Amino acid sequence: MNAAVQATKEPPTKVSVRSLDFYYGADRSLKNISLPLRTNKVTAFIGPSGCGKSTLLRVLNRMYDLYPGQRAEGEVLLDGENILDPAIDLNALRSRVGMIFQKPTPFPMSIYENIAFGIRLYEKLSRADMDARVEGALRGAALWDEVKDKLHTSGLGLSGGQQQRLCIARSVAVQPEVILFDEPCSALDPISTAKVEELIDELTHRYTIAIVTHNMQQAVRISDYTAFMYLGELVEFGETDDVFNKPKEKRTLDYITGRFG
Ligand SMILES: Nc1ncnc2c1ncn2[C@@H]1O[C@H](COP(=O)(O)OP(=O)(O)OP(=O)(O)O)[C@@H](O)[C@H]1O
Repeated sequence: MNAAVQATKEPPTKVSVRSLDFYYGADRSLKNISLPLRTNKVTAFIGPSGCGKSTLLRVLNRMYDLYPGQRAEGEVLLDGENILDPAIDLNALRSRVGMIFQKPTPFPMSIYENIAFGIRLYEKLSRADMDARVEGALRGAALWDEVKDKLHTSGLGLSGGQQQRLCIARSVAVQPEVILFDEPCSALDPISTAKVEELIDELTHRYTIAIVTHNMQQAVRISDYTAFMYLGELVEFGETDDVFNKPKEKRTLDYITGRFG
């Protein structure tokens, strides 16, 4: 299809997963997955436990590389460049593709340092520039007003929901292009969940987002596109409204209506 015609139909693609297989040792946990992550859109990965959602997310910033015996085959193109290429600079990749985990994981250091630490890995900033960047990241994560008077106290002293927003601030601070969320609200109460969801909605103006969630309502509320996975395969991918209101596959219908999973 002519690129100009395509552009009028769909937003551009930031990440293109092509024929991806993933192995834990000899076990193939992802089978021939192909899907796009559209630029500045939220894509939700849903499916029953063990279907490969987290595995797929962990491929998108080569997180699996930290573990021996795990390997991916196929292509994952970030702005057209294959990030599965062994020659790729992993530090640079992870500064472009940030990740937020299920449990908040602040470092055992001050709120300020939680953010400054990551920035220092990539850039040398003056004190004033660092202060501004830390403030900007905390504002970007809707946390500034709650912590501005205690920046030098421990990040571990914050509530679970605040800690999760601190982790989001830490990710945003290094100015990524893509942010991956692995069930970011599963350890949070409903009010903190609502704040994180609002934040994801805000972040989508600037970042391309992928989120793993078990919560169907959450997928409907916050995502533009949904990928339904089952037993390591991608069963259905499309606009979230379509996947939830008129799924093409019976397995998708059964899952979203609670008949299995
Ligand atoms: N470290 C590992 N070593 C071996 N197999 C693994 C490992 N992590 C995951 N798997 C297997 O890979 C498959 C996909 O797991 P994954 O965690 O990606 O699923 P998921 O859809 O995210 O599940 P959940 O919703 O329960 O988090 C499962 O069969 C799982 O047992």
